[in-house]
Amino acid sequence: MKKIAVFTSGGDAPGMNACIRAVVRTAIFHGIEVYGITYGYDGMIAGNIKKMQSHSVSNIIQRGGTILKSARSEEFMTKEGRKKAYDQLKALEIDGIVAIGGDGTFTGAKVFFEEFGIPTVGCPGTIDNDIYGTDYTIGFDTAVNTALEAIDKIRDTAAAHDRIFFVEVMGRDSGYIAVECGIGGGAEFVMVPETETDLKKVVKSLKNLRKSKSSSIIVVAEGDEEGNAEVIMDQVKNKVNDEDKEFKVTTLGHIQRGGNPTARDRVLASRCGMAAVDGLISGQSNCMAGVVNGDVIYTSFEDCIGKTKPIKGDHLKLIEILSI
Ligand SMILES: Nc1ncnc2c1ncn2[C@@H]1O[C@H](COP(=O)(O)OP(=O)(O)OP(=O)(O)O)[C@@H](O)[C@H]1O
Ligand SMILES: O=P(O)(O)OC[C@H]1O[C@](O)(CO)[C@@H](O)[C@@H]1O
Repeated sequence: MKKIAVFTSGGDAPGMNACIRAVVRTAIFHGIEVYGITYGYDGMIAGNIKKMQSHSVSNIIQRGGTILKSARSEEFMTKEGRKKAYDQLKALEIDGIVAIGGDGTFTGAKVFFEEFGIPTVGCPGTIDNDIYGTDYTIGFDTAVNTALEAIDKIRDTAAAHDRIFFVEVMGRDSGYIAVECGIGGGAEFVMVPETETDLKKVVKSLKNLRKSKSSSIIVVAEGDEEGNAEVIMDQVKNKVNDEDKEFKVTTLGHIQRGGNPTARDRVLASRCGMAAVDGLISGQSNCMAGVVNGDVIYTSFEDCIGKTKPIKGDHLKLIEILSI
């Protein structure tokens, strides 16, 4: 292995910079030239590829976002687009790739490897935590803590005014953020795409609210099958049909993707970044470096994308039992 390239793709996530830093410095440590591709797969196609030095990644470990920028690329979904990307990498004699991103990024990396054969190892960079082969993804811990801080603040108003708040958190296809900040924030209900949302139960509970508690926090993952928080709130409000109850929606949005990464995310990102380069050197490919039960492991892209990592049943039970 002589020259590797690294890029970030899909939604940015806090900790991606720490991961880029680890990739660059591990490569240099092993005497491998390292190139940074800006704007993900779009940048690969356009040839936005520059050599990086150790100082290129100075003073970034604490920063959110990604110094390599990110993008969602339509062109890479086409065979012609991927051929252009391959030609750019071939011209620079790149013989290894580190792809930092989520399941979409790995789907693209798998197709690209199968077509052109450049060894590729991924690092799980997404706040969604929806990737099999790692207990946590880079950015998830920071996103949960950001959402939790917001919920704590919303709770003050909910309690002061006896209101019912629907708080929408990110998670296009996944409820991990919702479940963790729901547990940590003491939510009454959490609605996630992985399980069927029982609106009748929510309505029944809210009708009886005054008897037990005066306010309520309901966390909704944006991808819930019943709709987003606004849609769900409207349905519930109509069915509760009580003029004395005040319903509010807060959508947290992209604040969850930004900010300085937590210590957990920086450590995870550094471990995965180093493991990706070590993996390429030792012949790993078409797989992701993740951390399971405290150990670095490599999982094929096929499994990372194809297998589901279910939300733990006891987490859902916790919300139900602890909110009575
Ligand atoms: N089937 C595919 N073939 C080729 N490229 C793909 C494929 N699926 C996804 N990609 C590429 O990967 C990019 C990133 O995927 P996506 O937008 O789903 O984000 P992600 O990596 O899942 O991150 P996040 O979970 O943060 O959204 C896509 O914009 C596209 O360029
Ligand atoms: O910034 P964008 O492209 O709107 O992406 C939003 C999506 O990205 C994710 O945050 C993952 O990064 C999803 O949970 C969310 O639906």
